[in-house]
Amino acid sequence: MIEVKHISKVYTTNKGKRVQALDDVSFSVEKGEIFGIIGSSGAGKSTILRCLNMLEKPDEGEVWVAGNALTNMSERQLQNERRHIGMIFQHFNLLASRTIFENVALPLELSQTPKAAIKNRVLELLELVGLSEKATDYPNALSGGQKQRVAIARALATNPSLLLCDEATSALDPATTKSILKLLQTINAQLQITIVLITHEIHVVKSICDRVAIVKDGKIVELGNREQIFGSPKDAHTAEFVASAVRAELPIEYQSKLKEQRISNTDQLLIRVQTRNNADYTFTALREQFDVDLEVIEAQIESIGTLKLGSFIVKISGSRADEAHHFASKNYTQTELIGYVVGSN
Ligand SMILES: Nc1ncnc2c1ncn2[C@@H]1O[C@H](COP(=O)(O)OP(=O)(O)OP(=O)(O)O)[C@@H](O)[C@H]1O
Repeated sequence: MIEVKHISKVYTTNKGKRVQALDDVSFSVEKGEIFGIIGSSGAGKSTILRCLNMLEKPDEGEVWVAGNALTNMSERQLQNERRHIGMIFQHFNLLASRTIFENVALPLELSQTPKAAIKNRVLELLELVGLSEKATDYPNALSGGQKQRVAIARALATNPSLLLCDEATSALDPATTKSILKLLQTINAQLQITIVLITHEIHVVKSICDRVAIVKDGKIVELGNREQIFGSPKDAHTAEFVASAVRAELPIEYQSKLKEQRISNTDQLLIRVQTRNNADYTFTALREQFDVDLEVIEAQIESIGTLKLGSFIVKISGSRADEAHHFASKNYTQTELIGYVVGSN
């Protein structure tokens, strides 16, 4: 469906400074996939996404969508091509002076669709996104999640085969984010629309993406299916994102008691341990090998496809607690010292 071949892009700022936004980026997206591009702020995500519909033209390289080389097209050809590529944005970009119906109808009006056909299509789309009741309302009467639903309906109006999502849930609360992601999944499954989304939120990728590219400093540092990325991240930057997806937080009652250094031999050690698939083995081994008492005081477990990721905060007491920690940090997926608390004896 999409082939991006060796694209690079340099911007020049107002002050004449060169910024290499993309540096030899290549990837492909299969038809029907939900493909996620994740990276920190300034990594180059938006530039990649905007190159997929030529809102931004790469300086070098090629972009192919559905068998067409967009990089070789004239502006007129591109305008035509963009009708098959829908796009939604973080801040929805609805027209405040148009009703919900009129917002969704806009792309159809622009493509000279007859009035009766516009009406049928808009009503169908509003039903798909669950907003039939709101047709005559104006955008300012809608919540953020409802506005994004309108934007999705508008993006689908011309029956695109590809939907580009630019931080589509970044302005929404967690529950609304969930419902919008669910809607994108439904659209992908029911209408067989390929989806490419960019995000800085690992939770978005975790929930719906089939494959993921991790971008840093204008380069793809890792690309793989969701299980590979979460189960065995190869790049340190990817591992950081993955760790942030599943993270047990220190319970509040421990926060005020926490010390950075061990003061007494009886102090107990608090560590955070990330695990994949078999948490029990991890802790049994520690107990047996170092004869320590070990208590899990907080846990978070997430399923990602067939993979189970865990994050545990573990309290270790006993004379060999530091040795147990040392062993864990050498042998386990990821271990982090949180600090010490006063022990009971
Ligand atoms: N029009 C522009 N002029 C100059 N520099 C730009 C321009 N657009 C983007 N950049 C720079 O290019 C780099 C990549 O920007 P881009 O917006 O693609 O990153 P991003 O990963 O989408 O970041 P964010 O999540 O903050 O939007 C950044 O250093 C940015 O400052």
